[in-house]
Amino acid sequence: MAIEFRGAIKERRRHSIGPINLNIPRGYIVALVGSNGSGKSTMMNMMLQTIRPDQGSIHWYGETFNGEMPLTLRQKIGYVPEVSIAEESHLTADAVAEFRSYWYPSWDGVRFDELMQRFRVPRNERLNRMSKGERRKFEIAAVLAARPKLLLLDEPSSGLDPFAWGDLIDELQACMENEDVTIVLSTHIVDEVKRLADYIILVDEGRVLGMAEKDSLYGSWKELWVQGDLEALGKMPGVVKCDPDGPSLTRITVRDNEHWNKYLAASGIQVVKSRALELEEILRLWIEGHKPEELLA
Ligand SMILES: Nc1ncnc2c1ncn2[C@@H]1O[C@H](COP(=O)(O)OP(=O)(O)OP(=O)(O)O)[C@@H](O)[C@H]1O
Repeated sequence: MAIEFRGAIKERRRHSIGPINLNIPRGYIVALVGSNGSGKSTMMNMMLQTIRPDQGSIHWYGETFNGEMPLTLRQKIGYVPEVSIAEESHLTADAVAEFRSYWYPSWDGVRFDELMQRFRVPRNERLNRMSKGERRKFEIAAVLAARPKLLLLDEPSSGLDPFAWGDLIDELQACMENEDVTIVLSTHIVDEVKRLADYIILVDEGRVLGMAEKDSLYGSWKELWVQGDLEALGKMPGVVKCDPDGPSLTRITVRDNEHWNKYLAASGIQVVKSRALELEEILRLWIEGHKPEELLA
């Protein structure tokens, strides 16, 4: 495992975050998804040890630390915060890169140059004079140039134009090709989850609802438009929504397993059309309490 949360709780004024029990596997991309204020950044900061849990513990590659994590481990962690660090704002991109090249032994100057060029970021501009998107692109180039083993990205695409967003996706996918890299990213962008994530962790109001393999979620729910005996429909197993849709049709949302097919056939209910639910609809159902069948945590 890259990171394990064991009963971690952080008290906050409005609600506590946790208890969190999670095993984040090494070598995968894990997306933290949830509504505003649900606790994603807090979890990210716990992974970076800039926030300590009030209860429970966090383990990095099997080890936990009462004090500061060792420098050698910290140097393997790359972090792009949701809000850029103010202390670096008056420096140019090149000056920050030079500082980071001392701090990170694995700093790769050639990669930094390539990424700055690809993202078209002005190198001699002070960070506080860059546009929001330029600064974000610089942060991403700098974090990737340090060649981290654990990459924590808090809403990395915030402010990026669609072309830079595409470049970011390509770069993150390239990171995973031949290296022992784990990426945890928090995001509100469903397309980002679709394109990148191997696993999804869903958080709601400080509670971790679980972790699921992304591919196992696809096709887990269906929407069906049916005609026939409404009474039988009410007794059908696995139905979570059932609404009239026009004079003769009923629209139902049902877990996509072998049961609904058999039940409908036996009850003489006719399926007029059907579709698989989209990822965002599946996540919404999960938040409403309809968990995926294959939960990992
Ligand atoms: N420094 C802080 N001190 C006290 N409470 C905080 C602090 N930072 C965040 N919180 C509270 O903790 C909760 C979780 O916030 P957090 O920033 O982790 O959410 P988030 O899921 O990242 O939200 P968003 O999607 O809006 O970025 C919120 O209720 C927030 O008000």
